[in-house]
Amino acid sequence: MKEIEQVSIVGVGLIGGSLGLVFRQHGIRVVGFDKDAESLKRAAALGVIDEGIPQLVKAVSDSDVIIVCTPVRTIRAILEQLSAISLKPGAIVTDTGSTKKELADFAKRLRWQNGSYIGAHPMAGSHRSGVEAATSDLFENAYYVLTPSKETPLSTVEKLTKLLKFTRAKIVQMTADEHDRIMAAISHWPHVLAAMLVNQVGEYNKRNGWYHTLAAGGFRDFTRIASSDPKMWRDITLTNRVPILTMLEHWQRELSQFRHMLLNEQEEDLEAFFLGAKRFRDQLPKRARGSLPRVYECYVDVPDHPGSIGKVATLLGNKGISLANIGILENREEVAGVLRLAFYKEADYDRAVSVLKEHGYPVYPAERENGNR
Ligand SMILES: NC(=O)C1=CN([C@@H]2O[C@H](COP(=O)(O)OP(=O)(O)OC[C@H]3O[C@@H](n4cnc5c(N)ncnc54)[C@H](O)[C@@H]3O)[C@@H](O)[C@H]2O)C=CC1
Ligand SMILES: O=C(O)C(=O)Cc1ccc(O)cc1
Repeated sequence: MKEIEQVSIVGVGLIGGSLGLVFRQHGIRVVGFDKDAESLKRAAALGVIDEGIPQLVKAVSDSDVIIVCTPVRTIRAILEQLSAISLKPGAIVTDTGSTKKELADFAKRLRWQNGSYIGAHPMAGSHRSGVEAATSDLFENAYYVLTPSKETPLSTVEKLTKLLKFTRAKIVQMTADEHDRIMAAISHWPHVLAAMLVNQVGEYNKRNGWYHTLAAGGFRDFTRIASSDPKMWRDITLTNRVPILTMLEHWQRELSQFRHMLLNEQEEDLEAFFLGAKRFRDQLPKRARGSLPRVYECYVDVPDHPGSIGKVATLLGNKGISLANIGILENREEVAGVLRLAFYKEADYDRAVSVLKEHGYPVYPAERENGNR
């Protein structure tokens, strides 16, 4: 008999759905629960779960591992409910929440009937949400952080690690405290900054529409994450307040230093400031996968008339080539129309390029760090 025969996913959205796909591919039965009946139906229809059960108790009581994948502040309430249920002996309860310390403290105070809790966070995702965005390779090569407490039995960590290895993520461990401090710096604060900048430009745009029209390149790269789910980010910031406030204070110091350099036209200091940032940025590990999903991108010139995008999408769809994204590139005035196509799989990218070329479309690879070779 297999050690893990059944997994329950509570909250079958982007992350829960992606985990469901992975486990099903490895012959593990996946039961889903979601407060939204429609999401549960769609998850079953998409083959993300084997069965959707609309009662929490029934959905979890026969499972070896229960993974709570709802928004962070909802995880608390669900852990509380799970702690009162007579789970399968030895069952492991884990979650995918982006913040860990508050949950760890909360879970410690609960009186678990049976089963043990261990916090975890897959460091992969996207600004998209919902089960339709789920993919089985979302976690490949990303970090999956486990935050066991001192009381977590080693056997629990080992059993969960064994299961999560199916995601092909790199499983690492740290304390919930350390996790939240690091996430504040590399994930939560950047989301706040992106949202602030977009809101600032949005205000200017109310008086002058050129801001919107010309916003491309660096602005789009820097602010992509501002398109993430607002409720999710409300919960993340509220559950990691102290480390985020620390970031804010440090940032205020950075801002006043920069202000000083600029006001005083300190050429050399300004250059050193940008050089320091460039050096650190250039040394970041090139992500095969990470918190940004890997995409293979290319540009396609298309005639500038209605229906051009549809034609390209249909052409690829008819060949069974899956697109991750398709969009019009603005501010490329030298060409009639340019589409940016993104693919999650290299094989889809390669096939798309040759199909499009066969049909006479000029195609250019996008030289992007986040994917293309
Ligand atoms: N989106 C991302 O890139 C990442 C998200 N996370 C974390 O994973 C969790 C899930 O995020 P996503 O999958 O992106 O969200 P999502 O919005 O795609 O899915 C959440 C699902 O939970 C369901 N849900 C909400 N409240 C519920 C409740 N009380 N009971 C049962 N189901 C409920 C929703 O109906 C939805 O189907 C969050 O805690 C998030 O912080 C972690 C890593 C990456
Ligand atoms: O889209 C992105 O770049 C993200 O930042 C995705 C993400 C969101 C939340 C997490 O806890 C981890 C990763």
